[in-house]
Amino acid sequence: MAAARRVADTLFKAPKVKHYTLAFLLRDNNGTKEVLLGMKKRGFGAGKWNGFGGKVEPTDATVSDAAAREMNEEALVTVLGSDMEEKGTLVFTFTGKPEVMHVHVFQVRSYSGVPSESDEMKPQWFTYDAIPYASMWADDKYWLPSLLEGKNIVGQFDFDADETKFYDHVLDVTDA
Ligand SMILES: Nc1[nH]c(=O)nc2c1ncn2[C@H]1C[C@H](O)[C@@H](COP(=O)(O)OP(=O)(O)OP(=O)(O)O)O1
Repeated sequence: MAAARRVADTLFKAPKVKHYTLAFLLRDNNGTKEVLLGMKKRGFGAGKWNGFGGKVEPTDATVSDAAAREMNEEALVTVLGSDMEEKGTLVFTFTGKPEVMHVHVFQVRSYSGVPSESDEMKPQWFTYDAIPYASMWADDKYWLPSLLEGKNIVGQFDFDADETKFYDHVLDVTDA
């Protein structure tokens, strides 16, 4: 559990930690497993495919509720916080930025409605063999395959100031 210790130390030492959610909606489409990703239209990570999420707000009762709220806002589906399954933690640091991102990662299978384009995200279902890693954050190909296999993850990725590549990382993958 080397990554978990490193993550704990990073969070302990960081002058400022901001909490975010990142959630993946999963479905079985006539026997084919698919994951919903969204093309981020604005803000941090614009132009990349990603899971759905954002900052945890003081008005969110729980981090799971925050994850559900963000998915509802960004993919225009109805998801309950109680259906969010916690899958792990990712910590991102950026050279020259004292603030550390603490990302709470979830998966969810239970939802109602049809995913639709919002101001922030354009959603699309992807089969597991067609995930667009080249158009995602550089770290995603390191941990998303394990997540889609049902594993839990804990990791830290230390990015350069320009946010395009990381110079160091640790990752623990464990059976759920
Ligand atoms: N390196 C990375 N790899 C990744 O897969 N997701 C990342 C990432 N760095 C950040 N994210 C995710 C976490 C979170 O879901 C999102 C960033 O949140 P946003 O900038 O969308 O939050 P905001 O608070 O601006 O959004 P709202 O709360 O919707 O206004 O990007």
